[in-house]
Amino acid sequence: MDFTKRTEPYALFSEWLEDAKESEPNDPNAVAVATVDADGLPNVRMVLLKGLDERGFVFYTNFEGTKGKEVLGAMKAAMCFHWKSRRRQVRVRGPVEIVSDEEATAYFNSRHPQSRRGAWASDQSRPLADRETLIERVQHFQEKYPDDDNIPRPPHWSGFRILPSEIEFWQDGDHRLHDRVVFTPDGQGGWATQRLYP
Ligand SMILES: Cc1cc2nc3c(=O)[nH]c(=O)nc-3n(C[C@H](O)[C@H](O)[C@H](O)COP(=O)(O)O)c2cc1C
Ligand code: PXP
Repeated sequence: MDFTKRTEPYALFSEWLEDAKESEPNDPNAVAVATVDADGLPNVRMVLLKGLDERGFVFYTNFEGTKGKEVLGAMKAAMCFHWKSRRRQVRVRGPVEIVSDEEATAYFNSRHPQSRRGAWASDQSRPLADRETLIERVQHFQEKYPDDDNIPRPPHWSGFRILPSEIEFWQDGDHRLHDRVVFTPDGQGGWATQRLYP
């Protein structure tokens, strides 16, 4: 079916993500996340989408790093997926909420033990003298939390959920005559859609 005729964005997004899993060499869930700093200067970096339901789009990070502080400062963010193999783009923007402690802990516990220790070891986005310092810090948390099944989630490590005020789907067309459709909440629990010029 022509995606520009769809009336609900999450099923469409899930289908496009499944398509991407078949053709992207790695990280089909990779997505650029844009934030602004206190001066309104934009910032952008990749994360991995780790949660998706009808509330929104979830990623996990250190809340004391640059992106964590910028999201917490504005409580707004935007995302851009680009699946080159499919010639597709999806953009998401909106206010942000912090996932529940239960949700964050459940996701944290699903990560590799060394990634869990790494979350303790990394003062994300802050200056690091040399790689040895990082390795020593990982070793420190290896000794502190030797049991793979008992590594607590750091209090500064959690997830953000973008609650979309807009979700835009883009599919490449011949000679730059692309198809674009943007979904916005209709205020009654459903979605309004609008086709846009490419
Ligand atoms: C494909 C890819 C996925 C990434 N996923 C995450 C992620 O889910 N969470 C995260 O904190 N950093 C992730 N990173 C690292 C970030 O891009 C970034 O370097 C780091 O979070 C620090 O960003 P900040 O200084 O803006 O906070 C990823 C990097 C790449 C290239
Ligand atoms: N945190 C950091 C620092 C990452 O680099 C990544 C992925 O590159 C992630 C979190 C998300 O992936 P995972 O939770 O699978 O490690």
